[in-house]
Amino acid sequence: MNKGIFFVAIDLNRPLSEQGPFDVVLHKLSGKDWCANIENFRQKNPEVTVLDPPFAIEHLHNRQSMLQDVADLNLSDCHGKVGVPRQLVIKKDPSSIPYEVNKAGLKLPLVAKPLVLDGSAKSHELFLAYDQFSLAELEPPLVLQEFVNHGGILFKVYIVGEIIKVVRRFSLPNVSKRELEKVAGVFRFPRVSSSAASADDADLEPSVAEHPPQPLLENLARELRHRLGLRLFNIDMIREHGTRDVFYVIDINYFPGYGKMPDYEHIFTDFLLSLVQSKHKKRPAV
Ligand SMILES: Nc1ncnc2c1ncn2[C@@H]1O[C@H](COP(=O)(O)OP(=O)(O)OP(=O)(O)O)[C@@H](O)[C@H]1O
Ligand SMILES: [Mg+2]
Repeated sequence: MNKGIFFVAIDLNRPLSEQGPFDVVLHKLSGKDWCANIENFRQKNPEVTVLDPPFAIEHLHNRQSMLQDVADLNLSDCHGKVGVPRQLVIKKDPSSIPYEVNKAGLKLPLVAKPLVLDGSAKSHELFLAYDQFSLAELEPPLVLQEFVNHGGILFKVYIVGEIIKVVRRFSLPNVSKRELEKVAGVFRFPRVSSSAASADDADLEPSVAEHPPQPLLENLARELRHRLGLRLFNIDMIREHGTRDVFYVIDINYFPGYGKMPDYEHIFTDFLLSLVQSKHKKRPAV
């Protein structure tokens, strides 16, 4: 590889259509051993910059470890609170679910998500459960997460190095107490966030539409960049309905579909240029 060409450690488990222009370089490195392949490549080509280490990307392929760093943060300052919904991991034995849910005191409804994200459509099959007994029909390993009413709007927070961009997307509507009393069962729901049109221009209630406060996002992004050891990712965040400043992170994705991030061409160019500059600065003068 020529000097000065960067390669970006992209997430090879996501469809190429959702990735950026760099996949050309890494497309050959696929399959189960992608982590080892990149490590190998890095050792043989020490001049190549690996933006994000494969082991840090792997951390996001498990829905439990993915949110652990946010849970540990306990971010609550004057700009609002950020946490993760209460959740429970079920590794095996689905018949134990009703008991485990009661024991953990989780409130219904619950979102059931496959624990491991392996790039398959199945690992994105999500269910909404109105009672804990129906959950015994599902196949562990699973994460059971409290559903947080959020007015049907989700904030996608894109991170590219130091840059943060937020867009609104439509999400699942609130579940009312009445609905919860009347309905039982477990229902599969479609992949709302990836298919949903942007909600940036929709006519929304201001209390739902208002973006999370910038200082809060800056704090969160700085901490996560540091703790996850990643520079290219996105955070899916919701605001608890009826509050102004209580937020939950429900998902973190590596190298998301940046095509939907406004101004991505400039942001990426600036990001790559800043890497070139910092690499040159670090070189000893001759
Ligand atoms: N705890 C929750 N409370 C409320 N809504 C939720 C919760 N978890 C997930 N959702 C809804 O389900 C959608 C998908 O959830 P999540 O992002 O965790 O799964 P995913 O498999 O990564 O899906 P995608 O690839 O579409 O992002 C969210 O965008 C949101 O609309
Ligand atoms: Mg998601």
